Amino acid sequence: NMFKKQQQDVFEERYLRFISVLGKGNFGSVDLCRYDPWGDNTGDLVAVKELQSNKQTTMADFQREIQTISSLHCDYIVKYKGICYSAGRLSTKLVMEYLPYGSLIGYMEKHRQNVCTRKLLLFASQICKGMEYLQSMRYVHRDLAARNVLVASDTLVKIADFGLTKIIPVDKEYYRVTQPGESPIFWYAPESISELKFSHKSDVWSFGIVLHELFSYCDIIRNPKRLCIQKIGSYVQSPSMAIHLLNLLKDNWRLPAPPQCPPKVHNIMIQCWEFNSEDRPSFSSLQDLIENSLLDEREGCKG
Ligand SMILES: CCCn1cc(-c2nc(Nc3ccc(C(=O)NC)cc3)nc3[nH]ccc23)cn1
Repeated sequence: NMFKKQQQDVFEERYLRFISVLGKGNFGSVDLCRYDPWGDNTGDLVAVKELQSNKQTTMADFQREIQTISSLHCDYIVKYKGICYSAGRLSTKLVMEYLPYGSLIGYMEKHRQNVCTRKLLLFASQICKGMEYLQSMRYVHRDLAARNVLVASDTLVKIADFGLTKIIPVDKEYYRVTQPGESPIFWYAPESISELKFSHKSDVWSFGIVLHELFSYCDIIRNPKRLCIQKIGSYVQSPSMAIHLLNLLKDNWRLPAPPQCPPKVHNIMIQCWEFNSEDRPSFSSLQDLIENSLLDEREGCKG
């Protein structure tokens, strides 16, 4: 019943023991904690997200994020464990499963040597499956990027941040935001830059950028933001940066293929980056394109 479900979800703050900071963002911070009611260190390690005082996201946004993540049940999306009402219920904390291998970016830096093309495609197909599931729930992520993908094991990655996720209204194909906020424009589809329109097809554009990040091994010198700024010119300041980027995309400039990237994989990125949203593949057809590229990769993986 409803009460029982809620009961499992509530973590008591007094048993939540802070260990370290796992990540920070414009939302607040994610901490590693041990939930240890017995006080003997036998409790579980959990990842706890809390709103920071400098918060750019409001409490309402955070509540919506909690609502979102608690409604998602997918192997390729980080699991919701519950909530913790903080002192005097001033702020709620979101408790999630702890993914020991950390961010995809950190993982690539550390394990680049034994991550072969097949493994990159395995990670890509898992992110694609997570996005396919999200779409089936009528959610638009709006912030799909390697920085928001975490590594659960050497063979499993999960989508890990739903701070900007919105539900598409039933009578519409897209979600229009009011204020741009901290926009990661280098991951944005053209219609998101120019009209703040977000849809499953704008998530597909971002997926193409994530594919580029994967096949660049999340290398900071090949980071989408850096490559775009190199092209535009670092003297350009932020508001007109968006206009410059939009014009580049209109002139059919796209991120260059990463070094040693298989042509078939670069071709998938190019399809994700079709200017007109309806010309982009769906996540289900992306799944087939990725599987098809996997078949071409005979070379065995060490890992
Ligand atoms: C995505 C942006 C917000 N964010 C979420 C998390 C997060 N991290 C981790 N594990 C993690 C992280 C870092 C490291 C590390 O070694 N770092 C040097 C090791 C393990 N598990 C998580 N479960 C749910 C969220 C979450 C971190 N930042």
